Amino acid sequence: MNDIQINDTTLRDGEQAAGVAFTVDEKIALASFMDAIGVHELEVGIPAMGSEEARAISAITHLDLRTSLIGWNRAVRSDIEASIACGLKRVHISIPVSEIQIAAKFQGDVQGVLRRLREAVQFAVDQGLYVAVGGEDSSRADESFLLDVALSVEEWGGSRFRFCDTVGILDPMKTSQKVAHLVQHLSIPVEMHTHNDFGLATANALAGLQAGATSVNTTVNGLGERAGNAALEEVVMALKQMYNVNLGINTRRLRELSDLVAQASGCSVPPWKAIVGENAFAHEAGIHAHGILKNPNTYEPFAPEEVGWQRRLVVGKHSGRHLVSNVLQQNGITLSKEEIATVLEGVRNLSVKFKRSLTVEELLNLVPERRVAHGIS
Ligand SMILES: CC(C)(COP(=O)(O)OP(=O)(O)OC[C@H]1O[C@@H](n2cnc3c(N)ncnc32)[C@H](O)[C@@H]1OP(=O)(O)O)[C@@H](O)C(=O)NCCC(=O)NCCS
Ligand SMILES: O=C(O)CC[C@@](O)(CC(=O)O)C(=O)O
Repeated sequence: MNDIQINDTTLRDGEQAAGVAFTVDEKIALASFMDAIGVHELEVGIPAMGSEEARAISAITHLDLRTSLIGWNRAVRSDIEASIACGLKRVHISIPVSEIQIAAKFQGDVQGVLRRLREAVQFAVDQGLYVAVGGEDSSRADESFLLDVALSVEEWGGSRFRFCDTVGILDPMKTSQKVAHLVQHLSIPVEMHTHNDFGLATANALAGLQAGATSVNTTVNGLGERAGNAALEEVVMALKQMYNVNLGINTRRLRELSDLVAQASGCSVPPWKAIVGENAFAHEAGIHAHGILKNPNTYEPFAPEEVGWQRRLVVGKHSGRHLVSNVLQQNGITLSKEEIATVLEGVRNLSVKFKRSLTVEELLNLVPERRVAHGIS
């Protein structure tokens, strides 16, 4: 896998998550942050929406960022004109390619759909724009029709074709087979756009890249329509750690970026979320903590600092004596084996009672001498 480009769509598909609406300032701040950490391309929004959206996109195009900026459009001339008016030099033009979508949206008029696409692509190319095309619902499209559309895009001067698993129904094997078929026949790059309806967005995005796609859509925290998209932090770290592909992105700021998007979207990140979740590098279980204390590689795929986290050892219901003893020692308390066992019993009881792990202070209060010294009964 070489020369892979991230095209992050937090500001377009991410914002399409139900209930999410970024302000102009938030869009500017997120675009600037992603630019600063080295994300290659940003799908900044939908100029045809007008008003606030167009204002935000125009403001971003005036920032003079290093990252490439692309706007999302329907195969409609006025959409593309709106992109140009925002100062965009790159347009993404979307067209439904599956029977179900063409039937519902265009009364099954396949020729009409192709005509719209050709006119839109040729108009955009004539304006001197970089033109990418997305096959909406590619994963459910007839494969030979999909290839015909993509080859036509290439012939009309399009520079990239997006394979969309719009409703997230593929698995990595099927993704690989479908994307390899496209890549084999196209000279223009293929871009992956995967949704997470079955929790496979990141896996499918990676499968597409392995099959020869060279661009991939992501969103921070996996934010997006319904169950979301392939998460930026997951794709970047999987490429780095599993495939030794370094994209030149400053991964140490991924957690910070995740926080920014959580705040701006109002969608908090679950603690177990891969890479950026609060528990991604937290260890409570006795056997795990025992291993971690000897060598962090026993239960961590990579060092937390690589993504801006710090390891946390947490005392709770599942902890064992090695962890308890370690935390106590860090606080200047050394107990016998029997005393640790008693403290551990207290830890388990309190954790169940509080339904959470304990603070260090709560742990220290379980030490008998300390209870006496502090007058706690
Ligand atoms: C794009 C937008 C401004 C259009 O608004 P609208 O004119 O009020 O129309 P609606 O959203 O109700 O309906 C969509 C229209 O676009 C058409 N359309 C859908 N996809 C299309 C495509 N890829 N190319 C051309 N036309 C398309 C539909 O057929 C329908 O057309 P009609 O009004 O002639 O029936 C509005 O939907 C919007 O703000 N969307 C932003 C978010 C979004 O929908 N993203 C989805 C990405 S798939
Ligand atoms: O860019 C495209 O061509 C389509 C992208 C899209 O996000 C559209 C959507 O449902 O919002 C998808 O998943 O198909």
